Amino acid sequence: MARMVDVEDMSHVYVTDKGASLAVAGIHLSVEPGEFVSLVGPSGCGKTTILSVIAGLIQPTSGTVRIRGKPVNGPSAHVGYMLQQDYLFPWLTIWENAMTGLEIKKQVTSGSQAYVRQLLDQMGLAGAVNQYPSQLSGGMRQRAALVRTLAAKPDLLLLDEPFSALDYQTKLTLEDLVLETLRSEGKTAILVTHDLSEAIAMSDRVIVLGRNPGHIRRELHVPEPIRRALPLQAREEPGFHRLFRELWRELQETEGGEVDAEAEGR
Ligand SMILES: Nc1ncnc2c1ncn2[C@@H]1O[C@H](COP(=O)(O)OP(=O)(O)OP(=O)(O)O)[C@@H](O)[C@H]1O
Repeated sequence: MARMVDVEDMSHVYVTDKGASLAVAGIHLSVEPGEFVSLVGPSGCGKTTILSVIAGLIQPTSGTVRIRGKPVNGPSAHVGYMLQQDYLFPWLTIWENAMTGLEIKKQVTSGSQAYVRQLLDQMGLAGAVNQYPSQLSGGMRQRAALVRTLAAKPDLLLLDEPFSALDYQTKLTLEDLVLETLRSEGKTAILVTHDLSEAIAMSDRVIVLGRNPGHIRRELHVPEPIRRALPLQAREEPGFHRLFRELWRELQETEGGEVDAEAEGR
């Protein structure tokens, strides 16, 4: 079976009126179907740039990017993108928001409606379908945004700090819920996060980036008991804190390693 994501020797240069700047260089990244991979690193090391290139939102300056063996030429229905902000339409109900992608693609069928209903149920939103985003908490809105992303049945999910605007308790609850859903659906995911504890608890593999220009410094495989558990439980597993410290040290060594300081020692 083809790899889900194959990035080979990719670099990206941003050109602005102030000149050209090399954001990332020499990026090699492969992700297998069903794998959950996190990208961590100091601010400006190119995490969002890498996700945007994989999503087909920006073209790499050099190198190749393939999804399921096919070169990426632009945004694809096989790839879902979820951001820190939920971007729900305030004038639509949660149900209407969840259905927008399918409406635009004219894929509203009784089957797709049933699938969205099942996802809303799984995300604990069955009672909120007729409510508007402003009537919901931040965590509920992020869950609704995830349902909308999953409704299109993407094979690959790109998650750019989707939990960072939430309070700590909501974030922990949502991590479990999201990972459980993605696992049951057999999805592949790449998560960008500043929270090392979240990266370890959610992932099969954590990729540490450095900057100037953005490059991959190291890759850590999360061992079996931690990897199998859901995030809340994973934090209790032996070996979790050792891995945390290893990642922390790695990031401290990167120039200006700014990581979520409150995450230290969790
Ligand atoms: N649209 C753009 N135009 C010019 N430069 C950009 C643009 N987007 C990002 N950059 C630059 O590219 C580099 C990588 O940025 P990117 O946003 O990918 O990093 P990041 O690791 O996601 O950062 P953060 O953790 O702060 O979100 C940075 O130096 C940034 O200033």
